Amino acid sequence: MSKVSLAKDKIKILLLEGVHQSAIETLKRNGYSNIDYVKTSLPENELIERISDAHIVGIRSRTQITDAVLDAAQKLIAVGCFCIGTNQVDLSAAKQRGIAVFNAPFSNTRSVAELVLGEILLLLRGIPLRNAMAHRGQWLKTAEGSFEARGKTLGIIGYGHIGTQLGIMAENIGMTVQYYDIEDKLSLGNAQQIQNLTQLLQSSDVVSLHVPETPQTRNLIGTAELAVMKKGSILINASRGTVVDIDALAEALEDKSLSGAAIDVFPVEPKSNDEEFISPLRQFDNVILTPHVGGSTQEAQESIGVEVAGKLAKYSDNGSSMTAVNFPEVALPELANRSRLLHIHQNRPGVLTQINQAFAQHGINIAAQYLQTDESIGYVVIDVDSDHSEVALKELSAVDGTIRARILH
Ligand SMILES: NC(=O)C1=CN([C@@H]2O[C@H](COP(=O)(O)OP(=O)(O)OC[C@H]3O[C@@H](n4cnc5c(N)ncnc54)[C@H](O)[C@@H]3O)[C@@H](O)[C@H]2O)C=CC1
Ligand SMILES: O=C(O)CCC(=O)C(=O)O
Repeated sequence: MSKVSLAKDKIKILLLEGVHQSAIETLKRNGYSNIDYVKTSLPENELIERISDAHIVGIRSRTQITDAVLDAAQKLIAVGCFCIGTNQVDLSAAKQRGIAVFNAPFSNTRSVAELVLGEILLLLRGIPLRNAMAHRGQWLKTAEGSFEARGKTLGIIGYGHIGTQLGIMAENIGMTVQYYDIEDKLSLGNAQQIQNLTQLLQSSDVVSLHVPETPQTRNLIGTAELAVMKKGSILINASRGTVVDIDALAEALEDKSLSGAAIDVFPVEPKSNDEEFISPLRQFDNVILTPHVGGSTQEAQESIGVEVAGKLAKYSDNGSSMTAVNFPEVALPELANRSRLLHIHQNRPGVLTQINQAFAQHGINIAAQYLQTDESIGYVVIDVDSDHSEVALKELSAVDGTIRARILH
């Protein structure tokens, strides 16, 4: 990668998965015009080719930014995830290469909560089954297996941005809300935190999952958990496909211990809209299957486009890494009449001392210095007089443990 930032029109931005046009507009408004826009995700071999000259890449949840992809992305400075989840990016491999990763932590949360609320109402009434039958010319006019949401208990697993909004909306239609979270949380409305997952599963009419993908949430709901759920209850998963053991769920639907489910995310999802969706759940009329569209509304996508593109432009413009998910967060003022240098290094004792000593030896006056570290890397931003920038860069590049050093401007 270049050690001196390029003119903005030379900074190549690869945007994948049809991110909203608002991202392009935001980047252009900030002076970035060299944008390669692709409507789909790319298979690894093609991605490796396309990313090799990109400085910034924007993705959604399908694109896998693996160690191998990062190896090929020698010019890359930042990844923008135009979504909440960042599990599709090897975050620590990116960090070790000095690549900052950004996301949009809130913008689509309302959309997910609204979809789930709708699914709760439809599933409690048995509408998916009646709908499927009507499409086949069958008429199932009966109140059997059809219930109001009022008075039913919703168990939310993962009481974060989505879980809390869902809880509030569910209470507004008369549901009792309880939740399980590994953290102690502030309960909104009349929601009650339950300390034990089994207890929540045993006492909920509807269970909805809103946890991130982590090693701990893999198969969080499997055979044993499904077995303790209330007979005839409903399971909803709009979090990540790894959280539910789909074969175990298919068995629970087969033996009718659950009355229905709504699943938006799958262990393996088609890479494009042209690929067939394969799942053992396709056979069940009482299951709502959606193609990972929980956050796919115009409102959410437009606002995600503005938010993530804005963060990428800011990082590229002035080095601000605020809200990066894998990187020390440094908030920076605008810079006038000086040069700004960025230095990303292994977090080991003495790095800053080395930098300051080297600068002192060369009579480089540090106008401002900003440092943040995490357990493995440090990110220091240094403003110096412009006529010292080249020598400062040389000194920074020679510091032990340097991952990246460059002149921003
Ligand atoms: N279907 C879709 O299109 C979308 C799916 N998502 C997924 O939804 C997930 C949740 O989103 P937010 O509510 O915004 O995240 P959040 O980070 O605000 O909340 C997640 C909550 O889960 C809790 N948690 C973590 N591990 C847990 C565990 N093992 N057991 C119980 N609780 C646990 C956390 O403490 C936190 O309170 C995202 O990570 C993403 O994977 C997000 C947006 C759209
Ligand atoms: O919109 C997408 O591609 C994925 C949405 C999602 O799952 C997320 O925001 O984590």
